[in-house]
Amino acid sequence: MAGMRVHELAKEFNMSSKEMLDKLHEMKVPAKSHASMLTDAYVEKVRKNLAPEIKQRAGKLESEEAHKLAQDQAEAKAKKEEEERARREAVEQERAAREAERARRAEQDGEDGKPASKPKKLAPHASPYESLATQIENEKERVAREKAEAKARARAAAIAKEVAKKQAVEEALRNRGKTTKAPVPAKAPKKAAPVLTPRKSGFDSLLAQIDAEKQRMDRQKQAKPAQQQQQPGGRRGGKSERGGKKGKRGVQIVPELEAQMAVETQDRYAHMAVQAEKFQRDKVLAEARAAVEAATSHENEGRRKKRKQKREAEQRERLELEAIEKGLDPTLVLDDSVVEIPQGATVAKFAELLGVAPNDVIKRLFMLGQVLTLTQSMSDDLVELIADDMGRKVRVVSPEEEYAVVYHDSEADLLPRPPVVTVMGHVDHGKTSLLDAIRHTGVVESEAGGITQHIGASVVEIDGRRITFIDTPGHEAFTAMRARGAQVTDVIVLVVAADDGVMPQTIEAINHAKAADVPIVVAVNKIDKPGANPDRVRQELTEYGVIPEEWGGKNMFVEVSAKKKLHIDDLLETILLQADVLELKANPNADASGFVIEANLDKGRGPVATVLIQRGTLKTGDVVVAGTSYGRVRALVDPRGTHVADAKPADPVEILGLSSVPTAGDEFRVFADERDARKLADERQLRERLAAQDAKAHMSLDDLFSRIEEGKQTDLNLIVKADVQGSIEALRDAFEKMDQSEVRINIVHSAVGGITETDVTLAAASDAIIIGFNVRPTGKSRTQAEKEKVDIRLYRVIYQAIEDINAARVGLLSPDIVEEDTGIAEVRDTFRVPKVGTIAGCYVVEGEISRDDKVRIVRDGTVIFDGVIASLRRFKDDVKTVKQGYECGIGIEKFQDLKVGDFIEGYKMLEVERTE
Ligand SMILES: Nc1nc2c(ncn2[C@@H]2O[C@H](COP(=O)(O)OP(=O)(O)OP(=O)(O)O)[C@@H](O)[C@H]2O)c(=O)[nH]1
Repeated sequence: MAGMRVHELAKEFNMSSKEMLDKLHEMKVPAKSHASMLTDAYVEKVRKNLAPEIKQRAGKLESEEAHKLAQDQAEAKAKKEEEERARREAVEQERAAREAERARRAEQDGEDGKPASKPKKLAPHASPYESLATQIENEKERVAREKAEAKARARAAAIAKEVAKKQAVEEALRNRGKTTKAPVPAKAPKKAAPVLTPRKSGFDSLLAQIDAEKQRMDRQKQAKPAQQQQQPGGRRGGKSERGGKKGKRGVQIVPELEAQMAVETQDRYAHMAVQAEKFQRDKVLAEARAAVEAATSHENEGRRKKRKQKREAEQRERLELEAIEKGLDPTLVLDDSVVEIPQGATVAKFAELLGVAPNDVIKRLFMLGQVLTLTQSMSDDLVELIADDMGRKVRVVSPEEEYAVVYHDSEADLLPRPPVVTVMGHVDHGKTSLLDAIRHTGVVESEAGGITQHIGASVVEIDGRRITFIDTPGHEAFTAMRARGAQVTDVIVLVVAADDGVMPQTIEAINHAKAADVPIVVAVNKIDKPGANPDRVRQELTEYGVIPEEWGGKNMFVEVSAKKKLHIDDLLETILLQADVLELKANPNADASGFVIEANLDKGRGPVATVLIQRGTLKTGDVVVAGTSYGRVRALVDPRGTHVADAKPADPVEILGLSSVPTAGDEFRVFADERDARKLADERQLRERLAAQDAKAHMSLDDLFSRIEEGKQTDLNLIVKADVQGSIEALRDAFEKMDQSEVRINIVHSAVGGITETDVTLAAASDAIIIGFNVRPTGKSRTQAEKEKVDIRLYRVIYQAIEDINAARVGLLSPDIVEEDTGIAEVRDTFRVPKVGTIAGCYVVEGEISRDDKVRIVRDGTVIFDGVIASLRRFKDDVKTVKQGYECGIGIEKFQDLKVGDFIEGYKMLEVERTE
C-alpha cells in the first residue's frame, strides 16, 4: 500500500511524532497515532504546508552559527587530511623498514635475494611496529588535544554570545528610550542619559526607563487639557496628531462633541499605548532576566539543574541509541502510552492487553477482510492496523527482542583483538592456493603438520600477532552471512591474477566489499608467471575506485605468488598494518557472543558448529543459544584440532554440545541461565514449526477433488486478479453457468492489477486460490505464497482457467504441460545497440535465467509480452545461464520496449504425465 506512517513523516521533518500529530490536527488531516498511515495525497499536502515552516526553521540558523559550522568543517577537513598524511607516512616508513630489513637479512644469509618491488626509502631506526605504535599514540594525543581546544573555543564563543545578547538587550532598551522620548521635549532625555550609561546594569536601566515612562505619561495627561483648549473649532486639530487623524474629513462634527471624543479617543489610545509598552517591557525584562541568569549560571543551583538535565538527556540518548541498534523506532520505545504486544499474539491476547472487547477486534478485522477467531494469531501488520484503527499506540515485540541485548563496553574494557579476513577474487585467480600458502607461512614449523582439521576458519601468526582467516573464499558466502546480519570480516584480501587482470568477479567482490564498508588489501597474485603485469592490475583497479597508496589512494597492494610462496609474509604484515589503522578492539571480559560460520552433524560428535567470537570469552560449560539450537558447551576445539579451555575475540572455535545443527550466519550468545536459553531456542523452534504448519492448511486446486470426496469441501473460494475488468466479468459469467451442485464457487475478491501480498494474506485467511489473468505476483507476494502454501494459478486465456477448475472438481487436474519458473531478472538499465536493438542491463534477483528459457516481461505486475531470449551476456561474453546475484545483459526477440523496473521472468514448459 502506498503512503507513509506519521512517525516516518515526522522523521522526515526532524520532528517528534507528537509534534507532527499536532500539525496534522491543525491541518485537519485524519491521523490518530504515530503509526497511522497517511495516503500519498495527505503526505503531499503536509509536505506542502510544512515547507515554509521548515524553511523558516532553517533560516533561524544564525549567520554566526553558519560561519562557525564552516569553520568547524574546514578544521575537520584539515584534521582529516593531516591524519591521512600521517597514516600514509607511517605506512611508507613501515614499508621502507621492511624493505631494509629484508635486504639486510638477504645480505646476511649471503643469499641471492630477489627483491620483489623496487627499493624503497631508508628505514627508520625503530622497529616497524614500534614506530607505528608511536605514530598512532601521537595521533591519538593530537586528536585529544584538538578536541580540548575545540571545546574551549566553543565555551568562549558561547560566553561571547551571551555577552553580545546582553549588550543587544541594553542597546534595544536604549533605542526604545530614544524613540519613545523623542516627541516629548525638555527633561526626559536628561533623565534617560545617566540611566543608560554603559556601566549601569540592564535592570537599573530598565527601572529608570519605567520611571521615565511614568513621568512621560503624567506629562501627557497634564498636556491634554491644554491641547483641547488650543483647538476649539479646528476639525483637523492643529498639533494633536491623533485627534487630527481621527477626525474624519468632510464629516461635520459639533466642536464640543469633537473635543469630548478626542479626549476619550486619546485616553483609550494612551491606555493601549501603556499596555503595549508594559507588554514590551515585560518581554524585554524577561529576556534580560534570562540573559542574566544564563550569564550567572555557574552558581550552584544552576549547575545542579544543568547536571540533572544532562543526565536525563544522556539517559534518553542511551535508550534512543539502544532502540536504534535494535532496529526499533525510538519514539515508540520512549513513549509510555505505547502498549507492547508480543509477536504472534492471538486476537484474545491482543484485546486483553489493550483492554478492549474481543468482539470489537474481530469486527474490525472482518471489516479489513480478515476473518479471524479468538484463538488465531494476528500478523504484525494486523496488530498495528487494528490498534491504529482504535486510536491506540502499540509496538510488536519479537521474542528475540525480549532477549535482545545491546552491548555497551566502556573504552577501558576494550582491548586490541586480531583482525578477521576474507579472501575474495575471480575464479582461478588463486584464492584457495593463497589461503594454503598463508596457512603454511603463518604457522611454526613444528606445528605445520598439525593442520589436520578444517573448521571453517584458521588462525595464522606472524611476528607474534594473530590473524583469523575465514576459510570459505569468495563473495557468495560473505554476502550470504551478511544477509543474515553477520558482519564478521574486518579486512578483505582481493586476489587478482597478474596475468589476467580485473575480471567480472573481481568487480563484484569490490562491490560487495564496498557495500559492507570493509577495506580491501589487494594481493596481486601469480607474479611468477611470464605474462604477469602487476602495474596493469593497478591501473585497471583504479577504474573501480581501488587505488594504490603510492598513487595517493587508500588501498595497500602486495605482489605475491601463492604457488612459489613469494612475499606471503609481506601480505600478512600488510594485513596487520591495515588492522592497525582500523584499531580493532573488543571486550574479552564478558559473556561470549558472535556468529556461527559453519555447522554440521558429525556422526561421532553430534551437532558441531564453528563460531567466531566477537565479544567476550567462551568457556567450556557455558550455556549458549545459536539460532534455534542451544546447549551447554561440552568441548571447544581450535583450528588445529586441539581442545582448548576458552576462546577469545576473533578466535574461531568449534563447539560441541548443541541440541541441533544451527545455520551459518546465526548469531550465538552465552546465557547466564540455562532456562532462558532453552526458552528462547524453544520459542524460535515453535515459531518455525507454526509457520510450517500454518502453511499446510491452505486450499489448492490439486487437492480440491480429494477434499470434495472426503466431504470436507463444499465451497471453492477464489481471488481473481486480471489485467482488465472484462476478464473478471467473463470468468464470473462462466462460473455462474457451471454446475455448482457439489461445490459452490465463490469469488471472495476480484480486482484489476498484479497479485499483491495482501491478496496472498487474504487467500491464506479465507482458504482461497488465487487466479491471475495476464498478471503476476508482485514484490514479495510470491515468496509469501510459497511460505504460506497459497496456490496461485496464472493463466493467459479464460477457457484454460475454466477447464482447470472443471477438471479439478472431478479430480482430473493434471495438466500434461506445465510451466516451471526458472528465474527473475530485474531491468536496471537499458541500452540501444545498433543493429541489435534494446538490451536490458539486468540483475538476476531470483533463481537462474538460461539462454533457452521462455520469458515474460512483467511491468507493474502485468504481463506485457511473452517471448524468447535473443541474447544473454555477461560482460561481453555470451553465456548459457546467469545465476541469482549476478548482473547480465538480456535482449528479447521481437521486443524493444524494455524499461527500467521491468521484470524478465524466465520459464520452461515441462511435460508432465497425467495421473489418470
Ligand atoms: N603460476 C602460478 N599459478 C598459480 C598461483 N596461484 C594459483 N595458481 C594456479 O591457479 C589455479 C587456480 O588456483 P586456485 O587457488 O584454485 O584459484 P581459486 O581462485 O581458489 O579458484 P576457485 O576456487 O575456482 O574460485 C591453480 O591451478 C593454481 O595452481 C601463482 O601464484 N602462480
